Amino acid sequence: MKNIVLIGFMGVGKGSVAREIIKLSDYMSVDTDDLIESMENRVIKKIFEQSGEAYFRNLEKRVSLWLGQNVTNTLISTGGGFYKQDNLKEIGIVVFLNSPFEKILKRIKNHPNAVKKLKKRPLLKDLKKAKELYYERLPQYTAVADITIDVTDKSALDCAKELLLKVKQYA
Ligand SMILES: Nc1ncnc2c1ncn2[C@@H]1O[C@H](COP(=O)(O)OP(=O)(O)O)[C@@H](O)[C@H]1O
Ligand SMILES: O=C(O)C1=C[C@@H](OP(=O)(O)O)[C@@H](O)[C@H](O)C1
Repeated sequence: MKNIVLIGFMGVGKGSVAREIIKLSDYMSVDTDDLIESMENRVIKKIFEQSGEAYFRNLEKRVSLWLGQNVTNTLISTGGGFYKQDNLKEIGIVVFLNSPFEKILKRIKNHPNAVKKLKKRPLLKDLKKAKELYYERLPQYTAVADITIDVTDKSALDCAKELLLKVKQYA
């Protein structure tokens, strides 16, 4: 099985869809943010605060090279900026999860742990800037993706089912 690389804006549901996919398939899953946090023994928010965004992006680069060289049969969920890695397409089939900015925000805000969910994402601190970032990235996500899935008003389980059907043609 080729790897699947899930990309998309912060909070669109990459982690949630990944958790449904592993229930429905033989894929194992890893998350690039989780790998970075364990490499550093610090959460993303602290890495941004203490070492800056450029340092974080460098860690993403190391992770992308490692994934490309060592990982197979795996579903890889990524941080919202990971799609910029040069070797993305070499890692696996790239699947873009998309939804309008307002819908993504609404989902995060509806969560019982909303304050915590917003706080752990440094680039969501300023919502005006986050919106600009969304519109800057949208065409780039689309351009790099092999498959796009609109996740608006769908459960993570339904998104996972749709994804597995669509990746079949790339297997
Ligand atoms: N399909 C969905 N329907 C409703 N809420 C969802 C869905 N997918 C994710 N969420 C909620 O949206 C928030 C962000 O999801 P998450 O999987 O952490 O996103 P990402 O990994 O892309 O940052 C969480 O609060 C999660 O419970
Ligand atoms: O969009 C981004 O540049 C980022 C998204 C975050 O991941 P999620 O998409 O899982 O929130 C995390 O990697 C970091 O805060 C930077």
